[in-house]
Amino acid sequence: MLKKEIENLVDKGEMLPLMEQFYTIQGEGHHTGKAAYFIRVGGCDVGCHWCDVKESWNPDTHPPTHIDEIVSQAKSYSNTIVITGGEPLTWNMQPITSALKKEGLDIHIETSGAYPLTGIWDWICLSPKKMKLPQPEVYEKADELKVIVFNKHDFKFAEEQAAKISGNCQLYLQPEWSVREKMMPLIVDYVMKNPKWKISLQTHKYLEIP
Ligand SMILES: C[S@@+](CC[C@H](N)C(=O)[O-])C[C@H]1O[C@@H](n2cnc3c(N)ncnc32)[C@H](O)[C@@H]1O
Ligand SMILES: Nc1nc2[nH]cc(C(=O)O)c2c(=O)[nH]1
Ligand code: SF4
Ligand SMILES: [Mg+2]
Repeated sequence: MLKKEIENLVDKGEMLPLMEQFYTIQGEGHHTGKAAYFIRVGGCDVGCHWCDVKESWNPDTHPPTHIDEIVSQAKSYSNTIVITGGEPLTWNMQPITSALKKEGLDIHIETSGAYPLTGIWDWICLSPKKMKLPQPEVYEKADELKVIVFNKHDFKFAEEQAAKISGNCQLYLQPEWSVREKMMPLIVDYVMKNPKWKISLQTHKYLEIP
């Protein structure tokens, strides 16, 4: 296929720069413990210094892959699909989510919300970042707000973000992995004093699974 044709299909969301896809257990947030098929789409310019998948950032290092190919793999593994990245909302998510919906699958997204919300979602996990705050419609539609706690200032940021979401959104504080031992006691204390929050741990890292 010509480079121009591929670029055109990527623009429309018919092809996506695919970093990896894998069947595992959702390790974080509300659906922790649930078997799910992960689709990791490359491309992110948010720039979190502690990001645990920096290899995802440059979309040019991930092959443009037709969504039909991604969906046919996904449906053979699980009824629950998690689209993550990179930042999936960098791309038009309408085509891939409608194709997954046609197969009757439950579709979840892991997003910073930094770009406009495209696609059809059964579950939206919003993990806001200070450098590029979420778009208003992502705050409205989020089912879960998962704030990463790297230092003590992040509790204030978490409350500011919680003030922007809709009523029945679940609230999670998740320690940044490299400082988990230092931050966990503060998070435990915070959640006991502010029980609208729950703790989310990256359980897949403790389990040493993908
Ligand atoms: C790699 S991101 C990809 C999806 C999207 N770009 C986002 O940030 O939500 C997936 C999840 O991992 C979280 N995350 C990334 N690096 C982390 C780290 N070092 N410690 C804890 N959580 C991390 C993100 O905040 C997000 O909730
Ligand atoms: N097991 C597992 N659960 C996860 N939940 C969110 C992840 C992500 O990187 O988006 C992730 C991941 O990479 N692995
Ligand atoms: S927004 Fe997500 S993928 Fe992008 S740098 Fe931050 S954690 Fe990594
Ligand atoms: Mg991860």
